[in-house]
Amino acid sequence: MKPLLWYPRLLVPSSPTTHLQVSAASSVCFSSRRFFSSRWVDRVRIVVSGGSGGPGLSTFTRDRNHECGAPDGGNGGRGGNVYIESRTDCKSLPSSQKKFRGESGGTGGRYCKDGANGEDYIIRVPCGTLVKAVFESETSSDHPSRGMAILGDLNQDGERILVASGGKGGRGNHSFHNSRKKPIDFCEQGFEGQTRVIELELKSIADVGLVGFPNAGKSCLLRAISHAKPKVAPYPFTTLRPYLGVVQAPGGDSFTCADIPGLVQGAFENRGLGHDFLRHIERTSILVYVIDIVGYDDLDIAATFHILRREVEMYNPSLVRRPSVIALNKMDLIKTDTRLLEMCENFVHEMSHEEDIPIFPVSAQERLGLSPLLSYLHEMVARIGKRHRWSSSDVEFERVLSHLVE
Ligand SMILES: Nc1nc2c(ncn2[C@@H]2O[C@H](COP(=O)(O)OP(=O)(O)OP(=O)(O)O)[C@@H](O)[C@H]2O)c(=O)[nH]1
Ligand SMILES: [Mg+2]
Repeated sequence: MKPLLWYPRLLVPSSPTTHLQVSAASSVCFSSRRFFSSRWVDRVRIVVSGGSGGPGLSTFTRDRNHECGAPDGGNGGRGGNVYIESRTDCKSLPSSQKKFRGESGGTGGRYCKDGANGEDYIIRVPCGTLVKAVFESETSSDHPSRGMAILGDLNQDGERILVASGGKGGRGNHSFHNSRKKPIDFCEQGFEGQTRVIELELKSIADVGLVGFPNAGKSCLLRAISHAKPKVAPYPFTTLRPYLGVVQAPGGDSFTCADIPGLVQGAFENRGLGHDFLRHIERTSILVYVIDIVGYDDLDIAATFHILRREVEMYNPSLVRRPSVIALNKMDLIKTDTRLLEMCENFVHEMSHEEDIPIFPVSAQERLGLSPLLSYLHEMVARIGKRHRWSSSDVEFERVLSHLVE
């Protein structure tokens, strides 16, 4: 990868923490690999049902002397439970299958043998998944409203919670036998398993989120730094849902980066798909403001950045206090339009007086200037620690807190 020498005048870190921008960074080699499949989802509702209990059996012992002896029908087996288990090797919530059911218990057997228990069903989810039960509230029978209860927060590899119990097996006629009564020719059917609607939510969608107006080159940047393949096209709103990629650093470290759909002005008022897009930004630890150096919609670089920040701030003021960087994208265009370089320099100069936010000049298309950006992000991710994952409840708390402070 070429170093940044092709636009030397722009190597201006605005933060004291950005010292590693150019020096060591160009020697750092990042590789990446395909990570999430194209059907990646961050929130999903599923229906889980425990397996039905197996039916009991009604039979009688037979021998030479008795055609119909004592009752010996066994009980049915228990239905399988449904569990949700977090696994580090699982990268995505279930997206295609919506119903999960434990296996039904087996029928009771002769000679008082119980039927086999049904197999449990284990739904594997990534670590950092919040599991909620959706239920109908009973406040008004005419208009039942839906509520949610958190069942668990799965963070460790192998952690498991029971979300639907299997039904009990029916009793065979042996269980009803009583020496004082005459033999009973009766047995129970198995009981139905528990059925629930469950919502699974990935608490943090990524370590780093790419934020920007449409066409800024976010998807192009994600393609350049990972093996994720979001569509890149010269028209706005190419990306309509988040894409994730993994950027891998030497030493086995890696961090996840999300390409988020482009924001529109007024997104904080829920214009366009505003809140839906901003919701994704909320759950990343570091924000990268991707700015097209040509500007957006007749706005210059500074105005583009300030409007973008305002959108984010108006939605949730605490977001602008999160670690952020600016990626000035499409720097290759300065080769044909030198006026752009001047504009970038003015912006960097202006920002050095205003805000303490590092600025990285890059060209996602030509893959230039990416190492310093990635080095910096890697260091930030390591510093923040992967332990802090933003969940909806964290975000809500932060939002309330920021409104109280103001
Ligand atoms: N010259 C140049 N063009 C770029 C660069 N990065 C992206 N582009 C072009 O800009 C256009 C938009 O790129 P995308 O990556 O789709 O932009 P986006 O920000 O993901 O857009 P939305 O998904 O609509 O939000 C495409 O035609 C890209 O080829 C760059 O570094 N230099
Ligand atoms: Mg895109």
